[in-house]
Amino acid sequence: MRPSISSTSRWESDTVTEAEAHISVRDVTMAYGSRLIQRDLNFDVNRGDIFVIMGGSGCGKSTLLKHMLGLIQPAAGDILYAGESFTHADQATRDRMRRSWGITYQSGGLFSSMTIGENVALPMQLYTHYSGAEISEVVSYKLSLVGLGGYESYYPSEISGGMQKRAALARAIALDPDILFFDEPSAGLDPISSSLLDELIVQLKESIGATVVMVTHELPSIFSIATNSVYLDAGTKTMIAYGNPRELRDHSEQPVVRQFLAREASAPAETA
Ligand SMILES: Nc1ncnc2c1ncn2[C@@H]1O[C@H](COP(=O)(O)OP(=O)(O)OP(=O)(O)O)[C@@H](O)[C@H]1O
Repeated sequence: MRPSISSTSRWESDTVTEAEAHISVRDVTMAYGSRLIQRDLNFDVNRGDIFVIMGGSGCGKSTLLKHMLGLIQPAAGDILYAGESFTHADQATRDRMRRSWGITYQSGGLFSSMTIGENVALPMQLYTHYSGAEISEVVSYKLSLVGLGGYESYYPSEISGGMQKRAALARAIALDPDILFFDEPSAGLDPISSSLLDELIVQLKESIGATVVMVTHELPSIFSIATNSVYLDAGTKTMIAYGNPRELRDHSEQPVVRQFLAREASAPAETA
């Protein structure tokens, strides 16, 4: 059964076992050649989650994201979307599944030689049959959703780092994705821009009804927006915690997880 995710209940992760799995990671082992990175990963990302992949430096967070995106095949195991295997699907099926994803990379990934409007238009030009006028209309709308209405003709170098991230987000939501993936979305941003981006991620998630998966180190982000998480341990090379980050910080049986989540006094008070 799918729980309702309201603003008052989204911190309560004890309902997740009953929720609908949007992404299922099953017995996944990740390796670069003979070098094992993580093994026996088993967890679900539920529909509507803001799901964070956590862990110390070098534990394999970005590697896991690349596996979920199909950029790397698992050494073993399966990754399923809405119950359908992605890992073992043929190319046409993988391409179809990918079309319902929006992806933003750490650097933003905007094409510097193209305007903001052209960047946002690109997925529609590649994957839809929209007319030029329809594309312009959607570009304006998506840019307005991220607070960049009127910036169509600017080049990435002409706007701030925070605005570039928001423009990348507008491009990621151009095709109304079911799932939004982020690799370190607030890397390089000051705390205020970073918290504005967090708010935007929550707003967009709610307005387009997407599931969000992100790799982040930022505790303020983790505590303010994440509904669920997995912790990858570099030492044992497997996941050692799964659940709501606030609950893990206070109640995880793993001291290393509690320490990771309590590592900075600057984490915000629990006001959400
Ligand atoms: N293409 C690659 N070939 C071989 N080893 C790699 C490759 N990419 C990453 N690694 C190694 O795999 C391990 C996991 O890397 P990954 O970038 O996934 O970790 P991470 O948890 O995202 O790290 P960080 O928090 O520092 O960004 C690291 O030891 C890294 O050096």
